[in-house]
Order: sequence, then C-alpha cells, then structure tokens
Amino acid sequence: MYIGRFVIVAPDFGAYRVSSRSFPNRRITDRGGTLTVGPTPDAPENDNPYVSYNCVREGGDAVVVGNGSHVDPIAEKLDLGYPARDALATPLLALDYEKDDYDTPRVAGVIGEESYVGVVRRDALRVEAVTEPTLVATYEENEPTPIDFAGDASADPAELARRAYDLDYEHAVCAAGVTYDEGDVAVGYSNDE
Ligand SMILES: NC(=O)c1ncn([C@@H]2O[C@H](COP(=O)(O)O)[C@@H](O)[C@H]2O)c1NC=O
Repeated sequence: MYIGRFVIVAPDFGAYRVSSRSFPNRRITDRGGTLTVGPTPDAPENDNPYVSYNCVREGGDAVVVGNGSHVDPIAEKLDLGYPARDALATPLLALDYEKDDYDTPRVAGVIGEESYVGVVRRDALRVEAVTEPTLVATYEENEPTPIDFAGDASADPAELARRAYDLDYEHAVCAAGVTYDEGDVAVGYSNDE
C-alpha cells in the first residue's frame, strides 16, 4: 500500500518518513540539529515547492516533525511559548493543505512535555494529544491512528528512523527519528544509501 509521507508521534519519541512515487531522489541532511529533506546531487531539476523543507526542527523545549514548510512556523510558535496544541493548529490552518494535484494534506507532530499530532486536509483539521504511538499519513491513512511501533525516550533516533524506513509501505525514500527526554532532544535519520 502507498500512503505517501507520514509521521509517527508518541509521548517521548517520533518519526517521519518520506515515501514518494514522483520525487524519489531525495535525502535527509543534518544542518545543526535541524533535519532537511532535499534532492540528491543526481536528482533531476524540479520546481515543485513541496519537495524540499525542514522535516525536523526544535522549538521551545520540544521538537517538531512534519512534511513541509509548516514545520518552521510550528517551531517558531513553540519558541514564542505557545502550547503544543496551538503551535500545531495555527500554522496548519494558515498554510492549509497543499495546492497540488492531490490536495496533499500537511501532517505534523510536536514531541515534548505534551505531545500532539496534527493533520490538515481539504475536509478537516485534526489536532490531538497522543498517549501512544500514533500514525498519520498524507494518503489513505490520513486519520491519526494508533500504530504498533516500539520506542521510548532512550531509543536511538537513527534506529527509530531505520524502523520507520523499513515499515511495509511502498516507495520508502528516507526517514527521521527523534526522542524527547525531559527537555533533551536527540535526532537521527536514515537514507537509502
Ligand atoms: N513532503 C514531501 O516530501 C512531498 N513530496 C511530494 N509531495 C507532494 O505530493 C505530490 C505527490 O507526490 P508522490 O507522487 O511522490 O506521492 C507531489 O506532486 C507534491 O506536490 C510532498 N508534499 C507533501 O507531502
């Protein structure tokens, strides 16, 4: 099954995976603790505005995961002291779903003292506190749904990324993992290299 990009948000860890039919030549790079999705050096030129972005960024005492440019304003709201629910809801509503051929939803999560998952689709805005690992994806699985995905604050974030990469959904490209341990954030990633 193809579900596109997805986040997994848990109370003290999270993951994000890029799955892509159209733009598989991408990878994650670490720019000082912020993880960025972008083209590999051999990727064909493209002008799609949705394929390069920060997918993991710290904000306030927490860390944000997501599938597009909304990650930055969510982190900035957290820096300003917004509660996680509001930091997620405000940019998701402002930026809305992506104006592409698929009306692709924006998905995101905040992992911190309080952890929340969010999605904005053409027909809904959902932002919810999480109490267990919860997945939401751009396609098919686009409601926050509990998933059997083990982890905790002491997990290796690169290992979380690898396990998200290995989940049995089609067209895996790259993945990120994050942990939150009483204010300490750690990040890692896994590329198909
Ligand atoms: N975030 C991403 O990495 C991302 N990659 C592709 N998209 C959008 O989703 C559309 C479909 O992409 P695909 O066929 O790879 O699932 C693309 O044309 C683009 O508008 C993305 N936008 C949201 O997920």
